[in-house]
Amino acid sequence: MKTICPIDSQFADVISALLKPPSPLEVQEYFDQLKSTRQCRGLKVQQNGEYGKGVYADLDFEEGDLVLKDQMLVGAQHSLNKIDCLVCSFCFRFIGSIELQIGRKFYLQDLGVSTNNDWDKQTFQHIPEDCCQIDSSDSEDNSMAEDGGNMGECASSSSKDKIPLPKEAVESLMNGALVLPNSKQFPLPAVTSCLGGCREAYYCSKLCAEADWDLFHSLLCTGERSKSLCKEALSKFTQHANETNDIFLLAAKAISFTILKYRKLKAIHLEEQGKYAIANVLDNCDLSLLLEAWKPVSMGYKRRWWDCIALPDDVDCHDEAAFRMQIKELAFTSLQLLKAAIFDKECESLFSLEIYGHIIGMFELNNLDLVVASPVEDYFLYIDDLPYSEKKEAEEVTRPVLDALGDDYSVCCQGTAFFPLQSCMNHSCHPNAKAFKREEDRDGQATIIALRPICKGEEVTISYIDEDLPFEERQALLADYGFRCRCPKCLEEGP
Ligand SMILES: C[S@@+](CC[C@H](N)C(=O)[O-])C[C@H]1O[C@@H](n2cnc3c(N)ncnc32)[C@H](O)[C@@H]1O
Repeated sequence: MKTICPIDSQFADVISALLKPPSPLEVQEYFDQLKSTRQCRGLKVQQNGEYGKGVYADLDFEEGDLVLKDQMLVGAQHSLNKIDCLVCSFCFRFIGSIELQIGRKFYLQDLGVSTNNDWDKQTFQHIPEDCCQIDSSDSEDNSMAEDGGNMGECASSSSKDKIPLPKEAVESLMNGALVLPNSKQFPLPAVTSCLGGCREAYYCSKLCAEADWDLFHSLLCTGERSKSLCKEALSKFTQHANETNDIFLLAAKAISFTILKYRKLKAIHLEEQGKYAIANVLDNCDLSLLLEAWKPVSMGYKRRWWDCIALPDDVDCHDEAAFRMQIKELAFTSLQLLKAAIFDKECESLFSLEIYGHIIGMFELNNLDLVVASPVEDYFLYIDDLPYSEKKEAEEVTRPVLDALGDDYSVCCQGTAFFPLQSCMNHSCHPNAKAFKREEDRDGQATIIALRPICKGEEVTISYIDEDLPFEERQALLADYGFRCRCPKCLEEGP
């Protein structure tokens, strides 16, 4: 495949240093340190001869035990899901109030966002600030599937026979004038605005707003305090990602994270060296600092996106080369838009197509579905369960709202995320653990639970697919991850 990105050849040495697989010792040290920051007892990450890294039990687990709660390195809510759920842009907790969640969704639907797929940030900038109850004060697909748990079902009309709420009712829900019965039993954190002044990212607390700003958002914000080179270019990049593949948004976060970390490390380094060194090192990339900043990404298993993506059913195998070239060109277009928005001379190698392709490939091969259950669903289930007379009284107010929502009352927060420790877990069609959100897991962290007793020393495996599917279908789905499964179940069922 021909080269289309000049940075690939200009920075070939730096790129190969960035993409060099970490040594077993580096892996061990990195994950030992990471484990100390997670709810994770008795696990170790080890190089597994056949499949790269794997996660092993370091003590015995019982069925149902929590094996791991992993924080994401990067994650994003799916674009269209942003209409349904207002969540913290950093930890993905639902925010605002039950009324705001519902009112905002109707408001955006009225603007035609979901009906004509006409998604863009402008739509969100039209939300009147006083309708949003914004508290800016100091107050507090190819992804592996995550089970959301069984949230039950609530009687509601189907999407087809939704009865729209009057405009005034929508406004009252948004500005707090209409308080739904018993909604106070489902309190949500107040909405905190973005530190950069954009009206696209919202948070559950100042802590999350600051963490997001420091790690990613200061470069990717379109507000007046953004550190991006060109906000217009940033908007174009986001629009392109929303229209093509929102995994590009995650790749932008990974690059932004590395640049910001590099700048911090460089500032510390310069301070340590003393002022006289500044003239010599300014604008020169310090490779050891770049490698340090890149380390969290370097640890993920990765291949180039256009090489590892499985050939879709509707593409003839004779057209495979053309298909892969198309994917590569799509990534290049996205990368050029990102480069115009957040380019950094010292980190130029990060804007090579080779690096961009590997970051996207890493997400394709490792990401887990991001799922957070909706408090709006909980609220309507609660009303449904009230004693008859209380329920009847409450439903005089809630029934029109539920009728307007239709089946949409239960939409949960959905997205995709890369979890450093969970992503080291290999697949089995007879897994001993699974990603499963319990009642108390109300944010974007990944929760891994033991499906059966796991003995010390045993590998912890999850299933990347529905393991109850027939053998051939399982293998076809696993082709997306670049391997044929040879677990005991597949060896028994295979030809
Ligand atoms: C999510 S990562 C798992 C961790 C990975 N082994 C590593 O080194 O980081 C997924 C990749 O691991 C490998 N893998 C996972 N389970 C496997 C299995 N049962 N058989 C063969 N390869 C597997 C495949 O290369 C797959 O694309």
